[in-house]
Amino acid sequence: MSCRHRRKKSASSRSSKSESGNSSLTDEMADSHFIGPKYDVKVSKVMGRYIVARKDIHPGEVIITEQPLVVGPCTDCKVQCLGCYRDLENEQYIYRCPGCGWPLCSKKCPGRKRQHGHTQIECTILQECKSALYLNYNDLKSMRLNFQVIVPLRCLILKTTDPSSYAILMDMESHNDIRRNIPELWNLNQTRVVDRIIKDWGLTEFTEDEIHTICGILEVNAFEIGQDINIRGLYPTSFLLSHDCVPNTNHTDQEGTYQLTIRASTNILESQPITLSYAYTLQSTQKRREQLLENKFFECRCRRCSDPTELETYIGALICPKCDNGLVLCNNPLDFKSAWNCVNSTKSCPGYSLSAQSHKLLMNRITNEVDQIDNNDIESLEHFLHKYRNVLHPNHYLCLGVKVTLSQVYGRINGYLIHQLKEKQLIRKREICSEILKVFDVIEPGFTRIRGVTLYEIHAPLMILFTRQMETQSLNKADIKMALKKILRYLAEAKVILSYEPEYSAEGLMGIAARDALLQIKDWEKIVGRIR
Ligand SMILES: C[S@@+](CC[C@H](N)C(=O)[O-])C[C@H]1O[C@@H](n2cnc3c(N)ncnc32)[C@H](O)[C@@H]1O
Repeated sequence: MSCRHRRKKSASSRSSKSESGNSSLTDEMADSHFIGPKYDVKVSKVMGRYIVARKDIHPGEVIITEQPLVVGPCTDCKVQCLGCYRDLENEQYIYRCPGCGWPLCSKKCPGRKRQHGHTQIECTILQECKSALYLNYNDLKSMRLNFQVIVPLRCLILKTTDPSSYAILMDMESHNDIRRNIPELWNLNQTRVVDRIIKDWGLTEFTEDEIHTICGILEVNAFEIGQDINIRGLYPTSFLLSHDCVPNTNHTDQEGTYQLTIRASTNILESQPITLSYAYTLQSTQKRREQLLENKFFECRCRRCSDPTELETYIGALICPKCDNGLVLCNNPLDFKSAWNCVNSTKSCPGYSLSAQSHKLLMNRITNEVDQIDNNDIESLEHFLHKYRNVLHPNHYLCLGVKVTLSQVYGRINGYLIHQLKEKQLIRKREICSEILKVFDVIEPGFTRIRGVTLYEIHAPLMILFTRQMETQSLNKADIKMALKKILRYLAEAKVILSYEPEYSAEGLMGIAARDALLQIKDWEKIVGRIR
């Protein structure tokens, strides 16, 4: 339901305080304080079912861990292995399952004949209905479309193989009443999924309505999961988490088993809703609300969406072209048609207004421009920020995306490796990390991936600047201690946050590096302590 953050592809995280309170950074925080479910299920007229904390829950605490009901390729997936989901589009030769003829990575695929992979029953059904006749290996686009049918088919298979799981799944919200009235969406499901199953493959034991309902259930409830693979999964309890544009949980899934773990990222008080963001949090209110309406079929009215300043982060704000320091904000963010106006409090602005339509066109134009920039092209990314410094607020989501990328590529790419960076570039990396952390503290507070990564990223320039200073200047003991303490603080929090990430993931590896760097700096601290 939510996605990993960064401009285009990539990872992310963020820093502490705000809602996460003053809790000390110890692993014990993740301990469970009570047995049994940590939530109660409630129902509201607006949201339907949602869950609330049964008792106070602390940052890092596990709220739900569960196995999926069903897993498989995303709707917009590439041609992939039906067992382990490895991308096969760049393979010279694609191995085909000897049973059904669908693509597999190899004879020894770890997901072959496994639950949540290519099961024997799926293979038999795909074989008996001669589905491989529709796989045109010379036409990638039409080939990809076939994969859209796999997860709905796996849901339908549960009806006979695991009726209790099927019942849980069918109890999920499908929003059929709304989706039926969106012809583009309904017709697409009809031709790509329903007709393929019933007409092409001849699986007439399923009704059209049943298949449409499953398509809706997947659209509304599926989690995007997997590291470096494009898959989705339905989970028996986690689907109950309601949406908030400032979520209070984070989730990870385990490689191979696809077990999902939902953890608190901030303190969640008893009876407070337990939430996640179904939309990309590093976007403006207009973008998130459009995305939620289009994909999840509701209009978000959360605290962040209702506030034109987006909780004083100014993620959607423009700079007024008519006055010196005015900001242009949406008059009513809960109205898609609302105009944007300069809100200069000094009244020195002659007045500036932008219609919703013009605002959208402007954003689309700048988005197209930023999308052309390569993630490793530091000069062009910096040029973009400079070019739009008088148009977009420094926290504007388009700038924020560029800054998140810069925070991760300064120090990492050829010509810009951390030890190659000049003092000015190290300071730049530090500043960017510090700026984005302030925004994450508000919109993705607490123990979140984007904060963990950025806290790790900021430690590197601080450390190099400090060691260079040590080499060239005579620092006194108090200065050294203060510098080390600051770096330790960032690393300690990064270590805790990133320890929740799967070990094999980029973020998990970063967590291990943070732990090692922390030990090294603690040693230094001890040595400095002994200096008189
Ligand atoms: C994944 S389901 C959550 C479970 C669902 N409420 C149920 O009863 O099955 C997502 C749906 O819940 C509702 N929902 C979740 N968060 C909401 C929110 N903040 N405001 C309004 N509706 C929300 C919307 O109908 C959305 O499409």
